[in-house]
Amino acid sequence: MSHRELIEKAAYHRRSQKEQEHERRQSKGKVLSRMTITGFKKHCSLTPVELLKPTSLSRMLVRKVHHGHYLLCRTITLAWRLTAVQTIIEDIEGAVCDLSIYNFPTMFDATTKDIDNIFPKGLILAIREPTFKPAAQGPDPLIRIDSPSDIIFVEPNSDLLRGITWKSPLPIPKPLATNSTIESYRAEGNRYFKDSQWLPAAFAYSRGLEIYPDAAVLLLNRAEAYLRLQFFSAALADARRAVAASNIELSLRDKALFREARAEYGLGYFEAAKEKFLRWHETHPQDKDVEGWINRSQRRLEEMQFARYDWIGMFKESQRELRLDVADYIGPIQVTQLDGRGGGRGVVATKDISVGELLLVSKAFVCVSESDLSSKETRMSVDMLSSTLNTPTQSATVSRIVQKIYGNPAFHDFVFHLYAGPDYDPPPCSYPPILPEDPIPASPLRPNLTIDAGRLEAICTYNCFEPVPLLCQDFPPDHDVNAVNPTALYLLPSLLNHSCGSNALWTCIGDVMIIRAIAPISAGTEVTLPYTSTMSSFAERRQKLQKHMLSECDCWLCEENRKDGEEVLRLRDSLVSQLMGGRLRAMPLTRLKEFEKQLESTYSTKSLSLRPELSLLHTAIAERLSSTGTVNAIQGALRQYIKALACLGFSVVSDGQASTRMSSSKSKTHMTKALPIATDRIPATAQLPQHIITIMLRMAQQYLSLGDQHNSAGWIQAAQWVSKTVVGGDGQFFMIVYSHILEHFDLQSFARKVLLV
Ligand SMILES: C[S@@+](CC[C@H](N)C(=O)[O-])C[C@H]1O[C@@H](n2cnc3c(N)ncnc32)[C@H](O)[C@@H]1O
Repeated sequence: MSHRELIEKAAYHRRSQKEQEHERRQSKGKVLSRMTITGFKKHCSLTPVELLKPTSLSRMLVRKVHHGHYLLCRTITLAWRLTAVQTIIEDIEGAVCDLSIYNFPTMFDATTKDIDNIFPKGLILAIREPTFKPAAQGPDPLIRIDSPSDIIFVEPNSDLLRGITWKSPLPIPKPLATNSTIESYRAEGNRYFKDSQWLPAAFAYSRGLEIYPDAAVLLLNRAEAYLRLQFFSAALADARRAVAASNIELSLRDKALFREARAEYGLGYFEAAKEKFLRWHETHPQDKDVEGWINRSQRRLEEMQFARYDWIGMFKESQRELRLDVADYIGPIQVTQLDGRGGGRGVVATKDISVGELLLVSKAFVCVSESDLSSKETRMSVDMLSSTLNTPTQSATVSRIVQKIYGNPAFHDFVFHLYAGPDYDPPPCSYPPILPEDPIPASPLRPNLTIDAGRLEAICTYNCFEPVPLLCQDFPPDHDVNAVNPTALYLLPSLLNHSCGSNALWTCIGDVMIIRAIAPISAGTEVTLPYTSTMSSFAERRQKLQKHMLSECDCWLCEENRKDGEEVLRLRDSLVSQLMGGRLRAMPLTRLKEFEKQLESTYSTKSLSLRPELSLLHTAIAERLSSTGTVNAIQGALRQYIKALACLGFSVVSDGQASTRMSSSKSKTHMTKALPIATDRIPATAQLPQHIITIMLRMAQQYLSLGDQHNSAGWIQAAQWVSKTVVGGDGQFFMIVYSHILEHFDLQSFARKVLLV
């Protein structure tokens, strides 16, 4: 395309984006769908620009990474956004081409105004080791940048411009001229800041700092902009540099102290943060705000050191806000080298652990939910590594992680030392890495870190979770078939290997993952989690585990399933598919019972194994019988519920019997306080405890309708035990989390008597 055609194309895209923004403001316009491809290797430069040689478009070959070179160019049009930020650049010889910038911080759903504040027309860039590649559409090649660390924003006083003459005359440089004062940079930054444009504000302060590196006022203002962006390690570096500046005014020193403390809090250095908040409080006793910070720091320290979590408070907060303010807790576990596991590491118990013991509480490094994304734009991506279609939340995760690392270089290794699959060098054998003692300063003009977007995509493929948070939702749940689960990257939880019949389970309150033991684990034994839902069939599990090369999973459950034989497994799957899609509810009872017999006959081992497919059928039959309302039918329903629980791996030890019950396991006999289930372990099917708790509470309701308070109480206690063992919290927590189910079964006042009085 000619120079003119490219400019016309840019103008067309700009107009389209503006029109879409206008329609959105008026709540009109269609939903835009965008599709990208992820999971292929991408170059990112490791070499500082000073060590690279200049090149130009005429010397660049297509389908090539230009190692050892950088391209000096300037934007000659206003930019627009598709999946990436798009613009047109011209090099010093006057040659033009498209530029696509992926994963640039804050640009994921940026408006034209946001884009113009970062990528205005006339901006000079140096692109480190550019990739020149054919465009997906159209004949002309483009330059594609995947890692924002490959872009250097070139200032008018930069050494890179020395001796350079541009073929076309340069416009008046948009960044202020070199003779600008500290005050003029401060004023420009503050203008953006007042408009909540935190990154453009940080750019403006950074431009001033290029000329006046010790200007405390610019450092402190940039620290505040960074805090708003949650760039905590960059904020900490600036606040500390400001304090170190000679002749800093007392009022600025004060500000620096407070900003340093907030940055330390954001980084999880709660002890240091609390100490600084206390110091600030001494000189500002009237400041109520700081009292809140001191209390919060203290609470985080108690969570971190003693696992003292306010489960109820966390749950209530999670109903309003997905991302919770909570500290991580590491229980009796440690990462160790484990051969034969991709990545070569795993997690083992450091002492004998009992059922329900808290092993780990971990806040998501990044968590993206559907509500974080624009309802007017759907982004999906095809992941070449797993050959699956990524959901919109999965597709958004990489950009969010890039943004967080960009502003928190201290976290780089915590993410990049996770397993990236067989196509990348193995990660180090230990984890977590050591946090650098001093915060790493960051300037958006010249990022001093490397973010390998290709490796990061692979890390997400092999490590991301879909944390479905505990929800106090309507009952029966009003399933939205189009609802998309959140996607999140957790750090330490990513080190746990898989087993379908795991000895630990994870659940989430908001974006906080809680991992508890569901079986006794002896010291030195590996702790595992199920990577797939244990409610899924063998075939579904096998398919989901393919990307981990675990389709031949050697856990006891898969071994057991395999014993049934391929033919029987196929028959089972075909029976199950006949029951799905709401057909269970519509089927007459006699037909359901026929299916029950057929499905039962597909399991060769009837005693120990999990039979989740059959549990659904038993539950459906039980529901049908309960609705009849006769005593016989209710008793029949209760027998079916017990069968359903057995299929889910519970051993029902003494339903309808005396008050002190015995539960026997192979290893020992366990005395429980009137619980009708064995409590020596909990099956991995309790991953989504709501399903099991619903069955138990339904049984409690049925017993109550028969006037059997004793057994009703037993099942309420059993449900609460499942909740406590898998998630945590006491009777009160249970009453709050499951209030809708209790209300639906009219069990609230009885449950209160059983659990709280
Ligand atoms: C989230 S990582 C788990 C931690 C990883 N082992 C490490 O060293 O960082 C997931 C990868 O671990 C390996 N893995 C997990 N469970 C495994 C198992 N049961 N057997 C063999 N490899 C396993 C697979 O390569 C999988 O893709």
